[in-house]
Amino acid sequence: MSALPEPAVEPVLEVEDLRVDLRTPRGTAHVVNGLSYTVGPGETVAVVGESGSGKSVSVLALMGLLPARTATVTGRALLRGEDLLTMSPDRLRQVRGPGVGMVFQDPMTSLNPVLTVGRQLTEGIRAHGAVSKAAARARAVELLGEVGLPDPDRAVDRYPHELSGGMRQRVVIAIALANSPSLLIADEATTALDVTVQAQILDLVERLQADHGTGVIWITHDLGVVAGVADRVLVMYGGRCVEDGTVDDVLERPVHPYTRGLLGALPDLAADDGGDLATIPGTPPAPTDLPAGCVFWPRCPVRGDARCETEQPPLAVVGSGRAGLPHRAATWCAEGEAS
Ligand SMILES: Nc1ncnc2c1ncn2[C@@H]1O[C@H](COP(=O)(O)OP(=O)(O)OP(=O)(O)O)[C@@H](O)[C@H]1O
Repeated sequence: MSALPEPAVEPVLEVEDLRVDLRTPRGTAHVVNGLSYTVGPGETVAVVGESGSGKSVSVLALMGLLPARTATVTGRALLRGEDLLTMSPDRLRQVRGPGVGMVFQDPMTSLNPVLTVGRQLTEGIRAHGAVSKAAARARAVELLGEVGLPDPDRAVDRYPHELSGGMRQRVVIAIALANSPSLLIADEATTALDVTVQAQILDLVERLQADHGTGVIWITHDLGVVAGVADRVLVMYGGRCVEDGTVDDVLERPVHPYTRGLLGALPDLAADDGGDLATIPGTPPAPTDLPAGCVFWPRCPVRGDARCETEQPPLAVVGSGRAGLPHRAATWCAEGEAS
């Protein structure tokens, strides 16, 4: 791997050689295979890639949310210098909430069905600071208004099943943002929301980033969201980062044949909906049976190098990028022109 310039400020999150193996009836699934990246203060890193490329597992691993009996996680994941992967379960519980906010696609996995929305919000607010009950409730109502929930004064006393799916998701987002976390992990967080509400949430997250320097990992299939919110993009395939760089570099000057395939049917990014990633012929590799060599070669339309099938290409700098941030790709067959 080529040497990278020293980052100017200390990252919020520094992931180094993250690997996740899952024990399955069909053998060991190598789901994340040496992922390294950083998220700076106030920075948004979008993680894209087809279904099954390891995006969700890679963030669940960071937060200790994979089943301990079947998952083996190695590497380092420093949250403001403290390694999440070696933290005690107690410390990790303390860190979630004030340190890391998480929003997953299905709000019911995060909400407690037997507690009111207000109770769930105020518990989070009060657990991490000396706040009176009344002040926490007022803050909860304010947050619900900020995420665009109609009638927040009344919504605060409702149970999750009394709300629509989109409203529940906004409650989860409010909980994740309640303590102004250092890091926000959003996994298809706004996919189910309509465009207006989505825009409102994206604005809210941007404000949080400006005010508190929150770093954001945004996992999405929606290129409109990537183009709209990301500073940098990380493209995953077969549990590896195959290309990363600034949003302009990756979306406008992709060099990896996989990224170029994903963006193949690139719609007009200025259009409101942005569109989803394109479909590439063939199927992704099974994590129990990853190919030798370049992880993409069985589906690659290029295969232009003798090493493709035998030697794994390193993630190497392919251009310095317009913003001076490196543009990297792991391929023997770089195409197009990097910046
Ligand atoms: N608990 C588990 N046990 C075994 N395999 C799993 C488990 N969770 C995920 N996997 C496998 O790990 C791989 C990566 O899954 P992951 O959910 O991280 O993909 P993803 O990129 O987030 O996909 P999507 O975009 O569909 O959410 C898949 O092959 C999936 O089947």
